[in-house]
Amino acid sequence: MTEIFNFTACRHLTQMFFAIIFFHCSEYVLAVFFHGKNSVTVKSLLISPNYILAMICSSVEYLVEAYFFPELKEHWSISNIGLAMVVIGEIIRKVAIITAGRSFTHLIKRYHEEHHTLVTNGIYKYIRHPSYCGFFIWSVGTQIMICNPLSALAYVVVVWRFFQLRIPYEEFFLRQFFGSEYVEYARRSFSGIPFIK
Ligand SMILES: C[S@@+](CC[C@H](N)C(=O)[O-])C[C@H]1O[C@@H](n2cnc3c(N)ncnc32)[C@H](O)[C@@H]1O
Repeated sequence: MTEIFNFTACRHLTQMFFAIIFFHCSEYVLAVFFHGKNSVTVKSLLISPNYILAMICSSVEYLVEAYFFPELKEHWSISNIGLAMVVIGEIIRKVAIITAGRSFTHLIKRYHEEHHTLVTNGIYKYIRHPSYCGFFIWSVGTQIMICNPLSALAYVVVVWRFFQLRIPYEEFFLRQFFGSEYVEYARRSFSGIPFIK
């Protein structure tokens, strides 16, 4: 066991710990800031059963590889690319949440509310789903940061597929709320996720 928890593992696990704590706490704090404490539940921490399962798989992969293939974890340049992705993904996501303000909700709105205005300024001018783009980069980055090749690939596939289903669903309601204004906006902007229109 002491062999597994060497300097490299301690650095990886510390980075991972802070990345996860910062991500989830800041999601919650921003939700409280924009919507008020009474409208926010623990769901705003964004910790779902599937997410926990993904984290468990990632931890198992890390431990197995750190034990049987310790040299795999020593690729510092790859790990630093992952760390940069975590930071960049986090910044993109939080800039999106702050730009959208009250229009940003963790749950997809199916009914139009008065305060819900179409956001097309700032980062939304170029990217239609910047918070999803940021999460995609952040989540894959966490796995690259700890040199987990299998989980990195699995996260690309699973998170991409999640957004492939979620984006058309979300846009169906946005077209209902904002009509041609949204259609025109969608035409001139990039979804933020590769290969999703
Ligand atoms: C989790 S947020 C994600 C927002 C956006 N998809 C993104 O990635 O930044 C979902 C909520 O944001 C709202 N939303 C998405 N794009 C929006 C926009 N451009 N203007 C206003 N509300 C938007 C949706 O109606 C939905 O209720």
